Amino acid sequence: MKAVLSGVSKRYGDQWVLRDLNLTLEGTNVLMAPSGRGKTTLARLLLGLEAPDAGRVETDGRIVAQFQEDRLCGQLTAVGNVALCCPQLRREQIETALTQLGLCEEDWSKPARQLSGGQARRVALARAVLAPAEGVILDEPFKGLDEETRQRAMNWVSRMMEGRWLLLITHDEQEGEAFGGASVEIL
Ligand SMILES: Nc1ncnc2c1ncn2[C@@H]1O[C@H](COP(=O)(O)OP(=O)(O)OP(=O)(O)O)[C@@H](O)[C@H]1O
Repeated sequence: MKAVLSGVSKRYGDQWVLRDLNLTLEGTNVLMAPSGRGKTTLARLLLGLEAPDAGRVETDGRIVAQFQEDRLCGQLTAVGNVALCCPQLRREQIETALTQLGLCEEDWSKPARQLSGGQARRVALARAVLAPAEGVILDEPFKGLDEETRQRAMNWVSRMMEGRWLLLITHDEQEGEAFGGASVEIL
């Protein structure tokens, strides 16, 4: 499974954000670029939320994304939020995943609006990674987590990605190095 961009250009009004981008996403891919360079635009093109002004975006299978805002349903529990996007999973499987991400029963039982920022981030991460999809886009998924929790979450994501492609967007060089894989250039 892969995603291929061929000669993709995208502009907003007079501003060209991406120009003649050729890219194949397979396995692990890390995108590190300064703010405003078009990382979110690339993610939106892959998801089909934007159309390119030139070139082609071809994707096999389903793609899910975790954006920087967590976008959880505040009235649902952590488990309920994940279950909504992962109907193939039993409740115990979701609880196991949340435990592996360092959340406990007290956290996964309360409405998501009562979770801390770091807890909500991990629920959104679980939701994206566990959803049935062949490609996963994660935009700064580990931001704001303490070091131990971040390592735990990074290891979990690496394990869960087997057989699928990942586009990890990060500003953190350590994270980029830890994931390895292909380095994506969008300049
Ligand atoms: N809907 C839009 N209309 C007009 N301009 C837009 C729109 N979306 C993005 N842009 C512009 O396109 C450029 C790239 O934006 P994008 O959000 O893709 O950058 P980014 O690399 O994800 O930034 P950040 O790291 O800050 O999230 C920016 O200059 C932004 O202002």
